[in-house]
Amino acid sequence: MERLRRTMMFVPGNNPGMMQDAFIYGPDSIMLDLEDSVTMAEKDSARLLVYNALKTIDYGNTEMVVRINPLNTPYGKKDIEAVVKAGVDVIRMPKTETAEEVVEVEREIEKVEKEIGCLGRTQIMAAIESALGIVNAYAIATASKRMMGIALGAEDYSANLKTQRTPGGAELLLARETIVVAARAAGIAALDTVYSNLNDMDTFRKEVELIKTLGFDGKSIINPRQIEIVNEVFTPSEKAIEKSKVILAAIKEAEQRGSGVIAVNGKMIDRPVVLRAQRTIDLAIASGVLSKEELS
Ligand SMILES: CC(=O)SCCNC(=O)CCNC(=O)[C@H](O)C(C)(C)COP(=O)(O)OP(=O)(O)OC[C@H]1O[C@@H](n2cnc3c(N)ncnc32)[C@H](O)[C@@H]1OP(=O)(O)O
Ligand SMILES: O=C([O-])CC(=O)C(=O)O
Ligand SMILES: [Mg+2]
Repeated sequence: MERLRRTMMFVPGNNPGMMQDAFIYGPDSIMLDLEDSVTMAEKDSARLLVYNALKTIDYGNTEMVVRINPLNTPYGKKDIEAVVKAGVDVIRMPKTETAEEVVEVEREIEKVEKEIGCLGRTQIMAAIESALGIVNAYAIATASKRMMGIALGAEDYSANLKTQRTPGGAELLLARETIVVAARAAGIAALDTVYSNLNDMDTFRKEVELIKTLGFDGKSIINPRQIEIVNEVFTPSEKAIEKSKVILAAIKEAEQRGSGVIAVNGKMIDRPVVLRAQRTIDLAIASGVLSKEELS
């Protein structure tokens, strides 16, 4: 079953206290950051802190991601070497604009993996944060077999677009839809960007509802207080689960009778409806609100 990625929580790589406690809040993925939350002066010490955190803190089954600095900075290569050696699950590339950048990162990862004997272990995800990146989204999404997802970085993206973020997010619509379509075409995950106003949880919830409707798997977040809202929006309701169960049971019975199309309560049930029902059930099981036993 697909891994749940409703919440991918940024944790500044220069903050040992937050790195120690991040796991307690229960995000689906933890993203230790070496890029924009760390000043130039702290890049080397943060890299060492992140290395030690990955090596020594028990993060259980939480997916561990590190956002590295780009390879065209003095830090990128060193970041890759340190985090691959520490056994990170996923390297998140910031400000990705071309497929070639992904290939370069893959090459660096491979060098380190060969050296320590774990070829193929590290996955890559790319954050797209510019107009050029959006234009190249599908090429980026398919640039490496290690690619597990693409994400929007809307703070940098809206600056690059010469606009600013608004509560309704009209300025991000094309980028969001492009990312979801590219990710789905490539068969990988789509993650939405951060929302940074922690005093406006209502707008945050509306944004989460919007990105769920657009098809995203989840959202990058900056604070543990955002987790519950994302989980509430992404976890299927009891009503949706019951409806999906009825649909799956009805289609199973119809198939046994040799028919592919049936009606439940007067509504046609065909393959897309069944696929959506199955996705609801998978999400419910992954979210822990439904057990496999309850299905049989
Ligand atoms: C555009 C970009 O690139 S965004 C990505 C880079 N930015 C980041 O990584 C920022 C991550 N977030 C943060 O640093 C913080 O959430 C801030 C600075 C925004 C707000 O911090 P606070 O004012 O302390 O938030 P708040 O009062 O809600 O914190 C509650 C608790 O959660 C902890 N916490 C807050 N954010 C995080 C986090 N991202 N990870 C882990 N723990 C966190 C706090 O340390 C605090 O713990 P305590 O109760 O033990 O003291
Ligand atoms: O990737 C993110 O959501 C955060 C980020 O860097 C941006 O918005 O520029
Ligand atoms: Mg950014």
